[in-house]
Amino acid sequence: MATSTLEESYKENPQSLQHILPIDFHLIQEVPNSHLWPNINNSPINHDDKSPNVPIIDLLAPNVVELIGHACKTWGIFQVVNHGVPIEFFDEVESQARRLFALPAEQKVKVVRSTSGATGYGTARITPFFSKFMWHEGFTIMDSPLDHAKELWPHDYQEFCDVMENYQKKMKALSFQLWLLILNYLQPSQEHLMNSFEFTQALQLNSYPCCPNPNHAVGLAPHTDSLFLTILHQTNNTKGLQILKKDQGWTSIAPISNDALIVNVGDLLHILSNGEFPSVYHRVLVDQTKHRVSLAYFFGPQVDSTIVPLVSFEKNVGVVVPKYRKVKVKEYLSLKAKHLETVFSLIRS
Ligand SMILES: C=C1C[C@]23C[C@@]1(O)CC[C@H]2[C@@]12CCC[C@@](C)(C(=O)O1)[C@H]2[C@@H]3C(=O)O
Ligand SMILES: O=C(O)CCC(=O)C(=O)O
Ligand SMILES: [Fe+2]
Repeated sequence: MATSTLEESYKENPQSLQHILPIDFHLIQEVPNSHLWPNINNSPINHDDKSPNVPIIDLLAPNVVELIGHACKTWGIFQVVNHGVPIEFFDEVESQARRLFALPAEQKVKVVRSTSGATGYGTARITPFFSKFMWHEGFTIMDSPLDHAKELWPHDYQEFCDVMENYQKKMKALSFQLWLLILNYLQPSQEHLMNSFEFTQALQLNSYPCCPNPNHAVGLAPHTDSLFLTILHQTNNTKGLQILKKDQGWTSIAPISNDALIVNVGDLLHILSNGEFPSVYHRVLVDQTKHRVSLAYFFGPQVDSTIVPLVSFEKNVGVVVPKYRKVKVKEYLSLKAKHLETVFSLIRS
């Protein structure tokens, strides 16, 4: 039986073009009303705030399984060092991403995500759920960006494709390594799980142009990521990412170095771990003078897979009941496309 793809699963929930097409940020001197957020919840933004103690994990540490398990449980997000991806890779992807976002709006529109599509240029998929637009433009790649790159640079598309494909390969290998460590923590005795999924991936290039009024604009509105894991690179040491931390409110996650990567738990890992690893609620703020670019790599199960909470035995607790019913990945994505914030309540068991 042929398996479906993320692309096919998005077709069932088309979006309107008005929610996909970003404005032309190059031309803007003042934030228009459509992008003006009255209340950002901690304005004025304090850019000098200290980063919280998000765990920093050395992937070569002997107790890496425990470290990752603990970080996923308590934070849902951590930074990794010694991940083996050379810093040049990030620089190359960043420079190709900046090359794309620097194109005039008339060019970028040529590769705009279609109303029923998954890849290409456009706003974040969560845009229709908010009454204001975000100070953001993105470009989503799933495997090869060849068709879009040819449209943008008919005589000079190869380098963009090579860099993006290579980066996805590196991130896939790293994600798989993290995935095995996570499974090892969750269910050390069930080795069959190691081979029980096929995977899907997406690379999202995010651009947050300089914003004339950063205290009343939002780069990415609060959300959780949907798949198992996201690996994020914040280029050029520019912060902007915040997580919502119980008792501390919105807290910035500053890059610790240009080759550190941020890993965060997504909804499908939340469900698989029966809520033991909560998916982290996060958002992005913007800056008046820095054009921030980030690279987000999403790793998850193939859309025909079924996710069942792993509850046979939970560490230190004993037998526990599943908090969520089993759900097919495509059903979950479809529910989230319609309900966003309330989706977990719809799959409670
Ligand atoms: C696989 C994916 C995750 C994502 C939707 C996408 O198809 C590609 C873009 C991703 C992104 C990036 C910005 C935030 C987010 C919620 C969105 O609207 O698009 C995530 C999606 C997600 O994790 O659900
Ligand atoms: O740009 C960032 O720091 C975060 C991006 C993000 O949350 C996403 O792409 O889902
Ligand atoms: Fe995200």
